[in-house]
Amino acid sequence: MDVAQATPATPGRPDTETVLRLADVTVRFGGITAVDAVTLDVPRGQVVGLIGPNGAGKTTLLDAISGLRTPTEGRVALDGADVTSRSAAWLSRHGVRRTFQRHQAFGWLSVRQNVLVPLEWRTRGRGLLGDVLGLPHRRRETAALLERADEVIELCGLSAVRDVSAATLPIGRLRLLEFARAIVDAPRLLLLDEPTSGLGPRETELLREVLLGLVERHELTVVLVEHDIDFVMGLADRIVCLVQGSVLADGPPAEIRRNPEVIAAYLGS
Ligand SMILES: Nc1ncnc2c1ncn2[C@@H]1O[C@H](COP(=O)(O)OP(=O)(O)OP(=O)(O)O)[C@@H](O)[C@H]1O
Repeated sequence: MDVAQATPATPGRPDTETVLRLADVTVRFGGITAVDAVTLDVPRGQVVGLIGPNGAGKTTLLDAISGLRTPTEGRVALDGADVTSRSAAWLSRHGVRRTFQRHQAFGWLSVRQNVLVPLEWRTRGRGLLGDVLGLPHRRRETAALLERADEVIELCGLSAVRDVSAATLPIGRLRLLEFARAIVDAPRLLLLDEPTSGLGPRETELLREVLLGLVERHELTVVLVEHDIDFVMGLADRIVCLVQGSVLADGPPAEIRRNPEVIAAYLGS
């Protein structure tokens, strides 16, 4: 599906513009500095793989970008606007979408209803989900959005379980559902936290293909935290290695794989 065509994230902006800018972002938990003065620019259409050992600060950095945590110091800018103190809800409404290490699907809703949630949120007050749930006279005006939801469901290999309650799905399908929900309304910035965790080999391959397809069409700007090194190296344009909250290395995947400091701190021989 052409997500960008359906709802352009940032109409009229050239591909080279910086979507995300982190300037000296620091997050402390009491005496622990989880993220230590991280400075990073992510241009539109780029996939940045964020790697590093357990406890390096990767998830905390995603939290700071997505508004779940306000940085102790430093600034976060989205398309040039300072969003450092914006809430997660505000950022989500403005196109920053996030998946989590633990899935966040609504168990009592079907797969389709889950995918419709962001569209409902976006069309605030129009009652899209209510239409789907039981108000037939309003269904016609929501047909395009339903079609978009179904396209994404198909893209993510979930058509067979479209009307199944999310609570009954195995973990791999739940992760794919969360991913479907994150991409359904053309995110301006997509933050993925260990998206292959819980996926079987076929599901991992499906996710890789879907992401590659979206990325190749320049539909997504992504920050991807991932421990599956082959997955992240195969997808990312650029790898940033965090160690103890700081950027140890930042460069193309092939260069990072050979970097002796990254090998010593994380990749191993
Ligand atoms: N809510 C919190 N309160 C206190 N310390 C925290 C909190 N969240 C994270 N930390 C600490 O911050 C540091 C960074 O944690 P974070 O989860 O961001 O690392 P990570 O790189 O995502 O690790 P992993 O790969 O294991 O998910 C760790 O030392 C962690 O214990």
